[in-house]
Amino acid sequence: MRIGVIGGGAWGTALAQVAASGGRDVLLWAREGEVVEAINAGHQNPLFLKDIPLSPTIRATGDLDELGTVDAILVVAPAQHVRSVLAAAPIGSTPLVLCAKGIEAGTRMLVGEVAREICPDAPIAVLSGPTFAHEVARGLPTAVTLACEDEGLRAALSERLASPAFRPYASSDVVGAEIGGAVKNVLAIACGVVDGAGLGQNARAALIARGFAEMTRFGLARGARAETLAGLSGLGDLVLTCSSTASRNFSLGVGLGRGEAAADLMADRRTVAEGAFTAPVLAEAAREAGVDMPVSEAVGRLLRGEPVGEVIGALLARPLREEGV
Ligand SMILES: NC(=O)c1ccc[n+]([C@@H]2O[C@H](COP(=O)([O-])OP(=O)(O)OC[C@H]3O[C@@H](n4cnc5c(N)ncnc54)[C@H](O)[C@@H]3O)[C@@H](O)[C@H]2O)c1
Ligand SMILES: O=P(O)(O)OC[C@H](O)CO
Repeated sequence: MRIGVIGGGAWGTALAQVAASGGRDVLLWAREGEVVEAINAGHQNPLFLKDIPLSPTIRATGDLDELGTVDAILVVAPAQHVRSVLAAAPIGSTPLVLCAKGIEAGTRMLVGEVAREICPDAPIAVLSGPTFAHEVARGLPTAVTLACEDEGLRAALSERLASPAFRPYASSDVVGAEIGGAVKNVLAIACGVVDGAGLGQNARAALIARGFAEMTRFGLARGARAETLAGLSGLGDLVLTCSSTASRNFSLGVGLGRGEAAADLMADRRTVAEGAFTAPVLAEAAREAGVDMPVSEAVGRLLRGEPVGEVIGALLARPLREEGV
């Protein structure tokens, strides 16, 4: 199975490295000419994944048409750009493995729904989980959820991508795998706010637990299975990104918690903090589904520029309630 990758950011590059293990050929499409050149000439990606030597069997291209020759494509563009890159690529019936974590603004579609609309003949899988790109690219042990309704394709993709350091766990719950990854980014911002505002470790643990309850409420309302949300792509990724400044979403939250303006924190950034785009559309989708998501709503208010003290105060002043989902 010859693998192509759409997206030469940190995660696309790390996944190309995974797919190239054992010296297999991989074709990676990158938007930036300097990334294409650096990968082909020097086997590195200094823009998005500095100081990590890449496999020489990864070849980069700036021409999406070249992906017409591969057997499966890992789609690793940011969620808000998946529609435009898929529309421009020669997908046909080539299987797509969706690796972006987010919900499309405007349409409120999960990335899988976008892919089905643009590429109706392509089988869809989702790869998601606790995966800092720089660790994966260095070959440190990592486990992910690989979700696909087609059992045969799921097995073939798992086998193709697996190595002792990269363990896909198979699932048929595509929606569940997507929702965990999209919602955890918003909750990671919230945990960063706790850190930046100096609210302590108890508050962070409370946010992870209550955030997981709201991820579960939303997921169940959208047809996800509870065990998927409690697995690698949900709780696993939530724990990772709510605990580390290596998370771009957590780091954005730290700035918000210190009272810095969202616009300043987002200005001129080359890398993506998906939660900032997902938070407003998640709040809309939750309201539409009749699901209460107070933590995600609070993140949306902070991103709109409301004062951090007021937003935290309102969250803590909510009526007491029973525990549970
Ligand atoms: N970095 C990680 O550790 C990691 C791990 C798992 C999942 N992800 C997810 O992977 C996706 C990609 O993130 P990343 O970390 O690889 O990106 P990145 O932050 O490293 O780089 C930004 C990417 O956005 C692309 N981009 C910017 N504008 C674009 C446009 N108009 N059209 C198409 N592409 C555009 C750039 O080319 C680049 O590939 C995100 O959904 C992210 O949540 C990231
Ligand atoms: O840096 P973040 O916050 O985008 O997180 C990266 C991955 O999603 C972690 O699994």
